[in-house]
Amino acid sequence: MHVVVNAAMSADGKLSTRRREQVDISGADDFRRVDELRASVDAVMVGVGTVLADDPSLTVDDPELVAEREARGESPQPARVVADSHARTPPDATLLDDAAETFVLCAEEEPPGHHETLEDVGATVVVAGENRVALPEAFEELQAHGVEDLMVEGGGELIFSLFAADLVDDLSVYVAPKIIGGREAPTLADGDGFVGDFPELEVAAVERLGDGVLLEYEC
Ligand SMILES: NC(=O)c1ccc[n+]([C@@H]2O[C@H](COP(=O)([O-])OP(=O)(O)OC[C@H]3O[C@@H](n4cnc5c(N)ncnc54)[C@H](O)[C@@H]3O)[C@@H](O)[C@H]2O)c1
Ligand SMILES: Nc1nc(=O)c(N)c(NC[C@H](O)[C@H](O)[C@H](O)COP(=O)(O)O)[nH]1
Repeated sequence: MHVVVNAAMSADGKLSTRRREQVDISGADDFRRVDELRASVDAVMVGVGTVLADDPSLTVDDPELVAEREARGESPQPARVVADSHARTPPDATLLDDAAETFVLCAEEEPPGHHETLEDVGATVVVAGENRVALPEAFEELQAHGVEDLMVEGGGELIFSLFAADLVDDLSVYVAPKIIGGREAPTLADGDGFVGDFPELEVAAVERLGDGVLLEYEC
């Protein structure tokens, strides 16, 4: 499976405010790039922290991009994936609607009945790991469901875990010309953090995009 992490961050590395409110960091040009990237993959993934904060749809907006997917014999929309150890995704979450297939990655330990609740609203529950989703195992299951190209949008907890598991192939980051600040604000990679043996990236491209800069890395 090919995994690309895509995010937008402020010049000081924040993915949103200390209140975890959704804030437009991308400009119009980068939102367009994100829509095109979503249209090019088999599935788009976030952590449940993003679901609870933003209630994202994770769908392709541009009808022409949707039509191009169908012309290629693909589903109109990429699938959606949520890393959600304890099945906290609200049953009425937007990304559980019927716009696209949705996989919810859960751990074995979860409140009884939550898997069924999610399955009742059409989600495919993938169980991997005991207390936290075992990403390598969960990704193998996603591959078995036909996911070969996966885009991960965040947030910082999930992105760190992917690097810690050496599961990231490419990273693209749009850097906006603004400062958000806040010692508690989410950053591109949160979690426990590395204290050595840091993942080394190779700069693949640097380009001006709108008012900001797009950085692309091979991992
Ligand atoms: N600017 C951007 O590009 C962007 C993109 C996505 C999210 N965000 C922002 O990030 C914030 C949410 O990020 P976050 O870090 O709080 O949450 P997150 O979206 O990274 O979700 C983390 C949660 O996912 C679950 N999880 C299950 N298995 C996991 C695993 N193996 N590794 C890690 N997590 C696992 C855990 O419950 C964990 O708390 C929101 O404010 C959102 O707006 C910004
Ligand atoms: N690329 C990007 N730029 C941003 O400025 C921003 N705030 C996000 N945040 C990513 C997160 O996944 C959002 O919640 C969805 O991008 C919401 O958008 P949709 O409803 O999915 O279209 N992502």
